Amino acid sequence: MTIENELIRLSVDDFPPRNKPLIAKYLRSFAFPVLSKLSPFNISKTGSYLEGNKNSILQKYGADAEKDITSVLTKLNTLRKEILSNAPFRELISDNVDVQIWNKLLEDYSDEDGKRPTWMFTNWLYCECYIHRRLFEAFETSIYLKTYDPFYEQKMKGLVSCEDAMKILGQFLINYFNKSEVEIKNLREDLPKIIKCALWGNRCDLSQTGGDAIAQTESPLKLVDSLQDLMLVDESSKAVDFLCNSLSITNDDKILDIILDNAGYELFTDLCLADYLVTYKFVNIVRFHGKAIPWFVSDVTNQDFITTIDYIANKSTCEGLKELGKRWESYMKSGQWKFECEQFWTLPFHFGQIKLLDIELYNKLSQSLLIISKGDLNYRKLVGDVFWEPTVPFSQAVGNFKPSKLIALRTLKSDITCGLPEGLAESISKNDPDWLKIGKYAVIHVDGI
Ligand SMILES: O=P(O)(O)OC[C@H]1O[C@](O)(CO)[C@@H](O)[C@@H]1O
Repeated sequence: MTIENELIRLSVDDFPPRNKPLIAKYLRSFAFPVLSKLSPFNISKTGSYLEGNKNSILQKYGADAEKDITSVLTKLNTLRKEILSNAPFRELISDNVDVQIWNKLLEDYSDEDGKRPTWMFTNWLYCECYIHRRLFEAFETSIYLKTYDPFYEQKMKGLVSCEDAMKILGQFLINYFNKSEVEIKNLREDLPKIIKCALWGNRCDLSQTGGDAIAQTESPLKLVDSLQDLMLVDESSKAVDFLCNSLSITNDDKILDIILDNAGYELFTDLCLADYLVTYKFVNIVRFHGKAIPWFVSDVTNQDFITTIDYIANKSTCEGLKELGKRWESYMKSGQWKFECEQFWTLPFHFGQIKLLDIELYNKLSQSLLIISKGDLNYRKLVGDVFWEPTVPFSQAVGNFKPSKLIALRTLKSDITCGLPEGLAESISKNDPDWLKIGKYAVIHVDGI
């Protein structure tokens, strides 16, 4: 029996039970193919990338780094095998500050006899986060490649490959920003478009393609109109009303927190939205929350954030984009924009646990006028990674994560849904069986607004 068949043998040919956190053992849940196919594929691709870049790595770090490359490849291979044979989880072994938390959690998940959990039968959110944490461990336990991000180059390639779309959105914004006066009715009309550009930016996610760039070539603004029918829930008008009302608040500490997702084109659209909101004084301060370690292939790290702004400001081929990038550089310099990467975002917990596990972060988010959560994984974490009945209201699914007003911008790439009108899930799935998994559909949900 091949090891992949071993996972099929252990699986249950059914959908996962409703209103419970996902587990990969259910063959008809998206978690099963992600565990058995996509994750091993992403791990192999990371190894191939490393092998393909051996010469440049040796040039940068010296000949001794070859041993590191070999040891990372062995660790990646081991991880892949562990997944495909449903081996028990092991403790993390690096000296990073988060290791204690991970190992304590593993202890909690183990049974009374100390028997460790396995991939097919454990909370899927934990499993998937553990995969990405182990990927990083392979690097951080080396000598020269401790901080090496094997996805960095692909993330930047993803950004550059979308330059045509970025030019259109960038030029639109620059023309806007250069007008001496903009009327509130124009803001009301255009803000939903900018929000939706950031929403659809979430389609460009390298974790689905093993790091291959997804080029975004169409006009993002036209795309927003043409994709409107694929929006299953669109509460953007509530978000816009709320933001327009905030214009009458004149204090200068109106904070927007954006819980970021992917680097590349998606980050560009997030920065555009933040610039729009700051320029017209909907908010004064923007805190971007990214990841402290490489995460789910394309999530934004500090390095991605800085090099993206630098690329737009200094290396892009269009004057409009450069002008935009210079504005972003000045926001960063003045402290009006901040990049933060709290540890919580790379732990395997859902957002309902922040209050209990990281009260400092919860209190920080409570200072916020508005929180924007981007993407599919953040959405899963928002709603507890629970396989809700699709009609369960979003605000109920979010549970006790209520530090402030919330907007979730998400294209659907996993089978977690909630807040859908009665019968919608059933009717789409009849004509479009993969509707939940390919980033084709989207939702904008709000909570507390
Ligand atoms: O980048 P996003 O939008 O968070 O999408 C990541 C999604 O991709 C997967 O990693 C694989 O499909 C999901 O598990 C995850 O929710």
